[in-house]
Amino acid sequence: MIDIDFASLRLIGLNQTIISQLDQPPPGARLVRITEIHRAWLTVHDGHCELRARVLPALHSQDLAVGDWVLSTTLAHDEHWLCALLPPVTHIGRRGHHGQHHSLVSNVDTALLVMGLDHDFNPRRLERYLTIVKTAQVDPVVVLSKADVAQDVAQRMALLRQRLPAGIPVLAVNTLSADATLQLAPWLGAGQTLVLLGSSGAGKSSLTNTLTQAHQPTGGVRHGDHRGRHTTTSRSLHQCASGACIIDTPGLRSWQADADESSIAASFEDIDALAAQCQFRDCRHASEPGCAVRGVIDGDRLQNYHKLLRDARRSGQSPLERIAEVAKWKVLQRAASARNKQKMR
Ligand SMILES: Nc1nc2c(ncn2[C@@H]2O[C@H](COP(=O)(O)OP(=O)(O)OP(=O)(O)O)[C@@H](O)[C@H]2O)c(=O)[nH]1
Ligand SMILES: [Zn+2]
Repeated sequence: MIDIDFASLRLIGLNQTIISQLDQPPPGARLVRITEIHRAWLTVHDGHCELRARVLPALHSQDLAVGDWVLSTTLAHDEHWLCALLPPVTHIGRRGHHGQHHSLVSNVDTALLVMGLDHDFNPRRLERYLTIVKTAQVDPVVVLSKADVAQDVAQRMALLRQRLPAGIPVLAVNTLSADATLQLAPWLGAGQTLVLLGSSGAGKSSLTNTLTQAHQPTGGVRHGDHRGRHTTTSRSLHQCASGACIIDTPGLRSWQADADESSIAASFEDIDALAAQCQFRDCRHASEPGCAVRGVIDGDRLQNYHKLLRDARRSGQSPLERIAEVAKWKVLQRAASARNKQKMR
């Protein structure tokens, strides 16, 4: 067995579920958490400080993410090498332009979806984030930032509450004020891991600073006698005074949910539940008679749902299938515009 300093590791998110995944660790190995990933090396946290580590060939094929728990061994010259990955309990990923999978973060309990109440406000984008997060079985909390300076806070809150399924918490905060910590207290318990997701400028770093303010970071303390130890000012895993830890992520520019059609349907649980009552089993909720969804669900939400389904279908296709689908749409569009022209005459 290996020694586990549970009290220290708990402050970076260790819990019993993770420990139960530990299967015959090699003697001398240490349990650490990935806090940063770079091309040639990673930063891991051992509960006391951050260390620079590299990956042994046995782990090269693994798709590592910030938040993953790994085992590290120390070889000659006090070098830290990662030798095993504990299966993540939750894992958030996304798809790039060409359908390829990118890992975002592992082992998080709550995702704070940060969106500004200014020009950043975009319910469709928020629904895309919700799909990503719910597909990963992570609980979302919608955090609307800049409540102190925005004009129509109450209307926008009401709009989201009416549009999103009940049960998704929606908070309006000033990320620069200590009140934000009180508002988020229910999700900041000891041992919890939160991830911040949202576009650039939404207020993720400001919120991180507010939530971690009172805490003197233990990470990054350089132990003079240990070569290979690494301190950095741009850590992506931060500890809160309450005992929770937060993973900050850079704003994502273009991405798709790493979800297939069925998980998108499941993540729009309000539509999914109503659709069971539609007259036709394959109802598209467009103009079919006996539709239980149309008119009940916000029209823009319904359109966004169909768009996400189309995107998922497309990224699951081979390049040839994609070309065929585009060609089919072009034929249909041409036919539709010919019909319109005919009507105009
Ligand atoms: N008044 C006010 N300003 C805010 C609030 N949240 C963020 N800001 C300001 O908005 C700007 C961007 O905030 P950041 O915290 O850097 O945004 P970010 O999401 O971390 O951006 P990236 O690091 O680029 O992903 C800064 O000037 C903040 O001071 C808020 O709630 N109220
Ligand atoms: Zn329907």
